[in-house]
Amino acid sequence: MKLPTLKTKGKCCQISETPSNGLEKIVLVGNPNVGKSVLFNHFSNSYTIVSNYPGTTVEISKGDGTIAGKEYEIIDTPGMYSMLPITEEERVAQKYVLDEDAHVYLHVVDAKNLRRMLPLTIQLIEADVPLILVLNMMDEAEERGVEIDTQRLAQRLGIPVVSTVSTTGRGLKELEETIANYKPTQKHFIPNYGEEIESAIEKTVSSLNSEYRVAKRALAQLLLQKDLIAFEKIQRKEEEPERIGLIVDDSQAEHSEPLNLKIAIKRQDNVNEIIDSVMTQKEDREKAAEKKTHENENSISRRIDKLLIRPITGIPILLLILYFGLYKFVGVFAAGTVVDYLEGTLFGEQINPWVIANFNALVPYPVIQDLFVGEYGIFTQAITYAIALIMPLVGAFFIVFSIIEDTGYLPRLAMLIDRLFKKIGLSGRAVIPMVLGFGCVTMATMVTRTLETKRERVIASMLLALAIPCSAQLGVILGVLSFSSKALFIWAIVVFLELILIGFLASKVMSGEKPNFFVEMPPLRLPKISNVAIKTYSRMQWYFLEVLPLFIVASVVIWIGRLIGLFDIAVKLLAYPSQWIGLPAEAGVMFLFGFFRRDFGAAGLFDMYNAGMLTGVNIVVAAVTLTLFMPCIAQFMMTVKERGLKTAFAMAAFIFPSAFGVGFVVNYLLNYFGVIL
Ligand SMILES: Nc1nc2c(ncn2[C@@H]2O[C@H](COP(=O)(O)OP(=O)(O)OP(=O)(O)O)[C@@H](O)[C@H]2O)c(=O)[nH]1
Ligand SMILES: [Mg+2]
Repeated sequence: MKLPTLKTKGKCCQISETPSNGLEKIVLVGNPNVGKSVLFNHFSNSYTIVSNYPGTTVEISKGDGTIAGKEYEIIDTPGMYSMLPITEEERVAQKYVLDEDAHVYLHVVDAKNLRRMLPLTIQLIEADVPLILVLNMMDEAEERGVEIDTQRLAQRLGIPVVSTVSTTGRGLKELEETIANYKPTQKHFIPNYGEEIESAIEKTVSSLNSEYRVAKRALAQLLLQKDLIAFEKIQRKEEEPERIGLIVDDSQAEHSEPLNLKIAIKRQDNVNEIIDSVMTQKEDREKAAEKKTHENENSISRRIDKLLIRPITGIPILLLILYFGLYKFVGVFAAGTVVDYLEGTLFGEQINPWVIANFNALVPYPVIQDLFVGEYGIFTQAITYAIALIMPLVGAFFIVFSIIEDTGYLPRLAMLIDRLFKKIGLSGRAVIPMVLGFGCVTMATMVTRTLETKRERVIASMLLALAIPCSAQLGVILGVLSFSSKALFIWAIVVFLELILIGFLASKVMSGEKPNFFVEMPPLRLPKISNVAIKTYSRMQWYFLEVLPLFIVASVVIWIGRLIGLFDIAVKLLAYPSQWIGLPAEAGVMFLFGFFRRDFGAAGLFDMYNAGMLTGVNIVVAAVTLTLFMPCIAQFMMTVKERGLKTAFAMAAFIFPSAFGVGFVVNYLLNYFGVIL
């Protein structure tokens, strides 16, 4: 067998090397969207985002927490479907199981889908990690008439089992006690994979000479399924990977089906047998009536699902959500009413004049005055933009976004646009990172690791950098363009067409596997106000901490640039492409801001628009050009981290000229057809 080589260019699979604080660890693992992060937030002093779609968590989160009087380090991992990972974030979780020493692992499962979740429990048991099974979402299981004999299940598996409803706190006391009193037991369930596979496992186990943290039986299964990390592990221990490779090849040769499929089927047989002995569906009359009500509910939610997924109804619904959620709430209400008041009245007429007057009186040096309260000053520009302009827009956007996330709409949207996405080299799976991009493109670039193929990851990162405006920028642009629905429409169509065109070309140019698409449909849930509030708050805080320093740095850089004359040169140089796309020379400043962050540039656009320096056509052209810029320095760094330096620079080299190119074409066409906005 040709030994697989592990490419670790992206930092996906590295566990952060933060020195451990010496506390015993509790690690949450399990399928995506089962409530791991809700439990993490309950147990630890940190917060991580909770949403109703699979793949919310893509990185390890850590926090400390006290359980039954003892302090532990609590660790949340990204969801994984099996110990044999497919996507990068699953790999992050797999590494954590293979490498960490923990007091206990909590395998969190969705109780209503136990049959699908238990195979991972069995794999964890076989890996011999200290384990507690948490049957979460018991409320939804009960609603569906599912009854689970937890005691019997615990007996069968040989590990503690606790049932919980993590969102209401039910069962969490018992879970805490179980964690505190946890002692590893010897008598675990051992699945039977049938003679042939068992003998292959045995042969592989006996050829492993070193000691490993996980049981050799589990490692052998990963090797038989040609898992890269497992091979890397044995290579590090100086085993004889070639010999093991031969055993794997021999075992595979004896089977007509791939070994991983065979193993998965056999494991499921074991699970089915256990489930049949511990799970019942309520059947008496009262319960039958209950079930009927539930079926009705089910058929209603199925009908809603169909409405959301079929293009003929799904697209109008999507447009309605965009119209009310984005245009009306973020564009008209937040960017219009709220920003007008904050920037125009509160900061413009009251706070800033007061600060400027007092600062100038206190510090009589024009150079220093310029740095803090001048035209591009730290207070008058950086802080004013961040608080009065960007914050209300980001806040409004995150409220809408958190509500959409919590309902479970995103996986439905993924189904709706899967077909369109296939044309641009992506699958419906990429909908989630692309939609997240409207929140923050930097964060979304990281989420592209949930995509299965490298080709898809590169195309998605590219399109994110190119054509998806983040919340702040979208807010400002919606605010500027809401003067005319025609202008907004032209902007949206141009950006959308550019996205489709570049995606289409990239998918033709880049070779690679075509992605498969399946998505798990979580039930539609009513968003919880508390969750929406805390999510919006934590995202705004995160955002604010990221943009404010950058805006301040930009003010300082511009100040230095003005002192040494570089600023004027840059503005003069940028005046050329600005004029080239029909804008006044002053617009060069806005593009200069745009290099720091697109939203900083968009804020500059907002100011020019308010000052009446631009025509309707100018505004559309400027908005299109800015949208097609690289989003911000943070996003660029993230692309370097996830996709590598070369890819990131190649993207930037393409994006900046193409942004001005498209601006040129739009300006030309609008003038040619004599469009007046
Ligand atoms: N009804 C009900 N909903 C729950 C329960 N636990 C979690 N949820 C909801 O399930 C969804 C997923 O929760 P998360 O904590 O984000 O799930 P996760 O396992 O961290 O998911 P990933 O990060 O995608 O792997 C959210 O909408 C939660 O509010 C529960 O016990 N009952
Ligand atoms: Mg999570």
